[in-house]
Amino acid sequence: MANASKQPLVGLVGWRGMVGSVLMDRMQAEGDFGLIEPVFFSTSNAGGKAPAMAKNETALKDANDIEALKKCDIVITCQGGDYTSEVFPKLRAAGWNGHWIDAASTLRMNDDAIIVLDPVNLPVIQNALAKGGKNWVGGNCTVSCMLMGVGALYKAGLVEWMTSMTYQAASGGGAQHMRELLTQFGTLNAEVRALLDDPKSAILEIDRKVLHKQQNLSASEIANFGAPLGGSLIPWIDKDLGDGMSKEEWKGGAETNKILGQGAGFGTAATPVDGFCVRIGAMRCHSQALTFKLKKDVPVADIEAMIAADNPWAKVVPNTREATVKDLTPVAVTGTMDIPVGRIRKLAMGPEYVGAFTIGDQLLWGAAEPLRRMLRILLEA
Ligand SMILES: NC(=O)C1=CN([C@@H]2O[C@H](COP(=O)(O)OP(=O)(O)OC[C@H]3O[C@@H](n4cnc5c(N)ncnc54)[C@H](OP(=O)(O)O)[C@@H]3O)[C@@H](O)[C@H]2O)C=CC1
Ligand SMILES: N[C@@H](CC(=O)OP(=O)(O)O)C(=O)O
Repeated sequence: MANASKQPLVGLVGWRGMVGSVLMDRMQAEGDFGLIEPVFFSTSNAGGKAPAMAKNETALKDANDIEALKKCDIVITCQGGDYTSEVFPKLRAAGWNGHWIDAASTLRMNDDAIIVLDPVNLPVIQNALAKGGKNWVGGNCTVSCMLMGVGALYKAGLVEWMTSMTYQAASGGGAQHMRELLTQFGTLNAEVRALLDDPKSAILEIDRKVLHKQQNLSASEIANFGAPLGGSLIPWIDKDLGDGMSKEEWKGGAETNKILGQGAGFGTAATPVDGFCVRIGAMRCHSQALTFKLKKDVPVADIEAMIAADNPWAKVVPNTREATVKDLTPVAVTGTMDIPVGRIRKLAMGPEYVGAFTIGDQLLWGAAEPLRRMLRILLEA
């Protein structure tokens, strides 16, 4: 960055939330704090003690103080969409010309915002930087994890269309959703514990009691998801767009195309991407079953080689039962930067139809990592 003598002032908002905490961990692990002068902001505790990574500014600043934010060369926020809607326009209106890096979806589809996922769209980012771009937004977690896994096929221009069927973790809704899921599991277990302890008890009796409990959970036990999730699933994520599509499903097409720099949505340059988004009882990994219609018949070995060579994090899992059960589960992937892609095989519909299954930690590649990598791109520009 231009500021040669001093380290760039980087404002951090939302750093103690779930996404923000993962971002802080990754920034520490990668030595990012050695390259910046961090300023920690809070919406609830201005004047409180900043975390240990603080250098000169050891007290928390008010995250709604436009004058304090204006001093920053870069602001990174994981505070959420309401904060962005409230503060970002005021900051720009006050003449701030710094870089805004955001985890929230609010600005994503704006013409002057780039969805950042540099292992997939570095040329799009660099092009925007050269034109004076200042607004950088992390993509939807499902889309980012999918493109980290199978972006190679898009880059090669092979995809005629893709459909994704997702299995999305509780963490996508936030910390309270994770707690609610675990509370439901506990409630269900408690309901039948005595029967479980008795090896002679009838399984259909256990099943009946569990179902009765699921159907009669209290309002507070389903306050976040709006329906039982433990031992069940919910095939709707995010808003109802009123045309039969959920907003999460809309993001699949719109954001995939915008990230790839081929128009946002369903225009002529766009690749059709559509499917169903489903909440399941995983903790923080989003999984997806993908079906591709390729533009030509490409051997499975070539597809595997392209995916494996695309970026250091995409890992091909051999399409065997043993490898799949070991390496292609949310439990195996959580907390790692790996994006395994497995179950790659030709489908019965014809040689251009390919199936794959991929998983990613939605708090790492799905949220925090693209933001910190964008910070590094700016620091190195
Ligand atoms: N959850 C997800 O999977 C994804 C979320 N995002 C985006 O990131 C935003 C933040 O999400 P998320 O991190 O889940 O939100 P959190 O609710 O975990 O954190 C948001 C803010 O809440 C405040 N807060 C209040 N009580 C607590 C507490 N007990 N512990 C920690 N923070 C608390 C903090 O602000 P303060 O310190 O100022 O009080 C914090 O920065 C979302 O709104 C969304 O826009 C993007 C991709 C994925
Ligand atoms: N909607 C995602 C999480 C998320 O925050 O998405 P977005 O960043 O697009 O709002 C989920 O519930 O799994």
